[in-house]
Amino acid sequence: MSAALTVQSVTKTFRPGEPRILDDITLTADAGRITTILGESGCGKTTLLRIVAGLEEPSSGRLLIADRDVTRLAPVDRDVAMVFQTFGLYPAKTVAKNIEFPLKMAKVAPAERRTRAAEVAAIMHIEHLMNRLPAELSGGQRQRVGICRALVRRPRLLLMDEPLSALDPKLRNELRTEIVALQRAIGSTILYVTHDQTEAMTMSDTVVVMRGGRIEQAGPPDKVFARPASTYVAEFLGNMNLNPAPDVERAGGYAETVGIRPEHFGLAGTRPAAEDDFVVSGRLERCELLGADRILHVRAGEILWRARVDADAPIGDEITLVASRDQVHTFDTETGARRAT
Ligand SMILES: Nc1ncnc2c1ncn2[C@@H]1O[C@H](COP(=O)(O)OP(=O)(O)OP(=O)(O)O)[C@@H](O)[C@H]1O
Repeated sequence: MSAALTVQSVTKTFRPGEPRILDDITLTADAGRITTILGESGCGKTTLLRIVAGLEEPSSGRLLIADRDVTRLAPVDRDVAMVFQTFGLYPAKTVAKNIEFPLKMAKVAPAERRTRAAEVAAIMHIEHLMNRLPAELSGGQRQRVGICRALVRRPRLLLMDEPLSALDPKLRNELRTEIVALQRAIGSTILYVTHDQTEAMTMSDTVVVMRGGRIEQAGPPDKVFARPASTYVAEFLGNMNLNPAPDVERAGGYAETVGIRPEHFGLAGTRPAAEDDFVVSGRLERCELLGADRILHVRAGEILWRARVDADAPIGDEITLVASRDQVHTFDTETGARRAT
């Protein structure tokens, strides 16, 4: 697969002597795919996106867009478009004129501008709003217009910085699906920044987990979820019980941490058992109803385990939880790094 974007050893320091905001970032975004940068607030996601867009200079490192070195090129010469969290529409222009604007700047003939604007508007379900002004739209509709405007020029690379974070959960859900549909229809490459793990899981072909200016792990979301490289990733993408491994107690503390996702636990006796199953027993301390299922909080001495099951039990009951061995992860307690398994 060809890379639409290659980031090579990019670092960024805003002020001399201060720590690096980005520390040796290397990644590729595959052509025609969605690559998501996932990380907590302040980890450097937006700075990285702004460097790719050319709005910020890297302190060192290189950027290639479709194998062309763009490190020193102005934003307009990079063939990228960007969608921000806030909408940034022209208030005095209709939806149609807003969407057509980048094509007008590129001197595309009026008839073709209209056809192409109508095309993207149809995919984003806003064709009936073409004659309205931005002030006459809801937040979700405005963001749809913003996305159409960014994509209408068919940029080689579309950068999206938390485009859905200002919207309510239901709209976010809808727009997630529509962005993926639009991307598949147009075939653009998207670099998408978010701190929302659901967005990263559902939309990306590749997810890049950032932490404190560094890449913690990158790969297809299902692979990262199934084999998190560290305790940090394990907890950031989904949930995971992280407890001292019971059988490797050493002088001076526990060398290993064992990780099991709550949904990978079952109640003993409700599933076929295997000899090497991971088994813990404890007292039911709390039961959280989620809807279809529950989180049981089971205490074994100092240690608390959470299990996501569709069963109920009285508080105080003795519960035995079982997980199959291939769902048990081990990490180095000190560094948090995954042990080779
Ligand atoms: N122009 C700047 N000058 C100095 N420091 C900056 C500048 N821009 C960003 N920073 C710092 O760089 C760090 C990373 O910021 P950045 O906006 O890239 O993080 P982020 O992961 O996108 O966070 P958020 O999700 O909150 O937007 C922060 O500590 C921020 O204060």
